[in-house]
Amino acid sequence: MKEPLIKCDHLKKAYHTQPAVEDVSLHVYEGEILAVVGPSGCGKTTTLRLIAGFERPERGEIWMQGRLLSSPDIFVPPEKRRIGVVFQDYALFPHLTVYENVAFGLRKQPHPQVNRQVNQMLELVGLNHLGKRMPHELSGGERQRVALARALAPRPQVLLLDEPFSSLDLDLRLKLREEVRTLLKGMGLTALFVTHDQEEALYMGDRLAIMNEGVVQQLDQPEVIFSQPINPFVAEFMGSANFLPGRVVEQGIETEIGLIPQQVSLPAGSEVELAVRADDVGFDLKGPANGVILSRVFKGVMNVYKVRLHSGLVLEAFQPHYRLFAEGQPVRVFADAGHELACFHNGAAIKGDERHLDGVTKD
Ligand SMILES: Nc1ncnc2c1ncn2[C@@H]1O[C@H](COP(=O)(O)OP(=O)(O)OP(=O)(O)O)[C@@H](O)[C@H]1O
Repeated sequence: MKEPLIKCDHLKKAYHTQPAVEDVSLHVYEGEILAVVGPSGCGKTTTLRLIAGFERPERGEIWMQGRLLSSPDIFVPPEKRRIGVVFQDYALFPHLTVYENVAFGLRKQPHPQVNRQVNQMLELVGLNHLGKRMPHELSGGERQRVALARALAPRPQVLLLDEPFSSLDLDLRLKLREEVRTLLKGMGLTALFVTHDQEEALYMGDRLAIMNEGVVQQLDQPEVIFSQPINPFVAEFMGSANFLPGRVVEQGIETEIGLIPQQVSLPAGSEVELAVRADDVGFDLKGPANGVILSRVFKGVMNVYKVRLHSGLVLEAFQPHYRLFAEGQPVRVFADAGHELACFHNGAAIKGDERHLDGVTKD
């Protein structure tokens, strides 16, 4: 089993008795990008600050390549960690040129080496022609590229990026994240990338750590998190618009939109909730209606409908751009997933590997 390059065990950090990080455990393998994602205030930045060494944990440990960096008793200072940071508000030194900013962390090295290294970094981020400019003479995207070059110049083993593109407009953000991912992968650098945007996390992360209220809720590959969320929070955060109540029966799960033939390791009669995304829900005019069209939003390639079931539950459903239904139209709503739906019982997932066909739970 491969050893992680970075390992955080049960980190806790409070500000003025208010916990920002409650219990964070995560690990990152060499060459991997771990995207840390969660809603505002869930403790993402604090986690990165603990790893960088800008904060000390009250509990827990941070290990890097088998070396203890942080614990309540041991503390390796940030400059001895070989960890680079690009924070959203990690301003460049305004009185230094682009070149001097990038050279800042290399002051202890001989001049020719610094020169070579800075030029190499500026070239890497495509800014070698702007070395003499001052930060205020740069665009937002160029400034973030300089911040990246500055963080990379001392050749860190790990790079921490905290919402590095959030102050940029959408076009530039998409362009820069592609550039940065390609660059990190090209260098084989290990990175933690913080964002509150699920889509950005799916794009950047080899694996994702989903955080809420100071705790890592789930850490896994994007596809696994998307299809097998561990709890309703993760399901909702990753885009499940609706939760559909159901009851376990012999043939599957009985719901208001019909029998969903998927079996779970729970006794018949157990109450469950199914996470249904808009692409899991279909409707037509072919059978007895169990719902009515509430609204339609045209999104170009598709229509996003809201349909209200007789119980009052509202589900979202995609339809192709050419399928137009009027508001108030009664429709037959059904599950149209083509895969097993994430299923929860008492707030916890009934996992795929616990699912079974014969009433016996797998070991
Ligand atoms: N220096 C500080 N002093 C006091 N409270 C703080 C400090 N830094 C963060 N907090 C609080 O700790 C909690 C976690 O903050 P943190 O910045 O780690 O969250 P986040 O997930 O990065 O949020 P965002 O996505 O909004 O940046 C928040 O409630 C925040 O208000």
